[in-house]
Amino acid sequence: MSEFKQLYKPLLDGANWQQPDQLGIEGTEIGHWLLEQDSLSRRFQRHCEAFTVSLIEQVKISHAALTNDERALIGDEDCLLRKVVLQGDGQPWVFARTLIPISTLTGQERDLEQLGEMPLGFRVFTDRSGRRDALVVADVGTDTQPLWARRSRLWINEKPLLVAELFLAQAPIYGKEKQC
Ligand SMILES: C=C(O[C@@H]1C=C(C(=O)O)C=C[C@H]1O)C(=O)O
Repeated sequence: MSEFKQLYKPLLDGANWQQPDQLGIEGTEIGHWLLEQDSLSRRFQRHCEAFTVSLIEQVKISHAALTNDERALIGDEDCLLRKVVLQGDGQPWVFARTLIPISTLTGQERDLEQLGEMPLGFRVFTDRSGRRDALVVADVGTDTQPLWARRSRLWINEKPLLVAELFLAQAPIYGKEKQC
């Protein structure tokens, strides 16, 4: 799994995030996936027999490592950095990198540190307070391989976290399967 980190982290780090309406994806199949406001994990679950999360890395990082953009969205704070690969029937579908400010890991949300291979989306979107905003998307594809990424802020009990997701080549968003 460490190859995912090496291969895909640079794509997320270098992504040119844009407002969805700047990319003309609204109303397209890709847009239908990238603009999903509810849990992506739940949606993926409907597209496979076995939906799994592999935890690649979870470490605390200093606020000094955040970009200005990230600071503006979740505050200038030390964070828990969680990296996972979401898989459908054993195929890698999404590489995700989540920043959880330490002040979000308080009260009931202390358990976010112990999620392990439980999908973050299940935890956030089963809470009545769970919601998503600040969604931006990036086209990180090449001439031969379309690849899309998105970044959004999640809120739980009015506490933020920031999720960046890279949709890998085998993800159902690229139209190899019927949508639902
Ligand atoms: C944010 C969601 O959770 C998914 C699960 C993640 C995890 O377990 O770390 C990370 C990103 C998401 O793609 C979601 O389901 O919408």
